[in-house]
Amino acid sequence: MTDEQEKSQAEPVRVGVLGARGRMGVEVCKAVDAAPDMDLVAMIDQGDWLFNASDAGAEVVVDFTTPDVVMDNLHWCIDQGISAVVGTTGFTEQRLERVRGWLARKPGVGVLIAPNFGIGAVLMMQFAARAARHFESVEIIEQHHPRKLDAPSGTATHTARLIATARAEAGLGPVPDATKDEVPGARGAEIDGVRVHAVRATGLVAHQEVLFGTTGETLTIRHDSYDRASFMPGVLLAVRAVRHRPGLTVGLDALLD
Ligand SMILES: NC(=O)C1=CN([C@@H]2O[C@H](COP(=O)(O)OP(=O)(O)OC[C@H]3O[C@@H](n4cnc5c(N)ncnc54)[C@H](OP(=O)(O)O)[C@@H]3O)[C@@H](O)[C@H]2O)C=CC1
Ligand SMILES: O=C(O)C1=N[C@H](C(=O)O)C[C@H](O)C1
Repeated sequence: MTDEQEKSQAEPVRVGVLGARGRMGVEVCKAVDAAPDMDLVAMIDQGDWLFNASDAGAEVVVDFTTPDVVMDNLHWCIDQGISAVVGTTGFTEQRLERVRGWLARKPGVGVLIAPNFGIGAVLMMQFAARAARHFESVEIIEQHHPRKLDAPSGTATHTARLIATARAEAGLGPVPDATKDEVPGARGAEIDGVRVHAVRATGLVAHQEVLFGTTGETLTIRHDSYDRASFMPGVLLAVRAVRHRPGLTVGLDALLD
């Protein structure tokens, strides 16, 4: 362990939260505030000055804002030398490449972007990737609260990509589907060859089913977040780790091994 790592283990991590008045931001502020090894030094929302975070000496910023603003936030954090934990959705491969480019100029800075910080959700995605090679059919059904701005969810998009990669590696062809899509959207959206259906209903928080099928059997892998508290152990784990992982980490998987 380096001197810097020893020092940082002894002193609380100084954390700023972006999107602090949002559904996730409020939970993150509570969780950071309650963590004995963290100090909540900045709570920033729409209209607030980002420099409040650097002025307060934030070492790690947690971003749960919107896909429209997250790239500017992240660029600013990296420029300031502040590591970042990002839960905001909307990260395409092109966006990740831009982040890698910014980080290349700031070698000490770490950024961790995860489509889902729920430990159960991470496992659900891993199990789905593992099952994918054994089933010719697969569809994803994600279900969320009706105030969610984006569809399909970041988790569903990420799961579809993982499944597509596993299918390609196993040499599986396209998912069989003879249906005529007479009403546009009836068969959901197609992401990397995987159908994704987005449900929105009051009472839901964040849920996903991955339905696999082959001759004579189906397998359903399901995860439910009933409360945003479910994301907090993953967020805190990432906050603790991110300064010691320079460069870009995508997903929580590497931290759970
Ligand atoms: N990775 C994960 O595990 C999870 C990811 N998410 C994702 O996190 C994001 C936020 O979700 P949620 O909390 O439900 O959304 P909310 O809309 O409740 O929160 C977003 C907050 O960000 C604020 N905001 C907007 N622009 C800025 C800005 N430039 N700087 C600082 N704050 C800003 C918003 O303010 P205003 O309302 O005034 O615009 C709002 O308070 C979404 O992309 C969601 O999909 C959600 C749950 C888990
Ligand atoms: O907006 C949400 O609520 C959630 N967003 C993330 C996503 O889009 O996958 C994670 C989780 O599903 C909750």
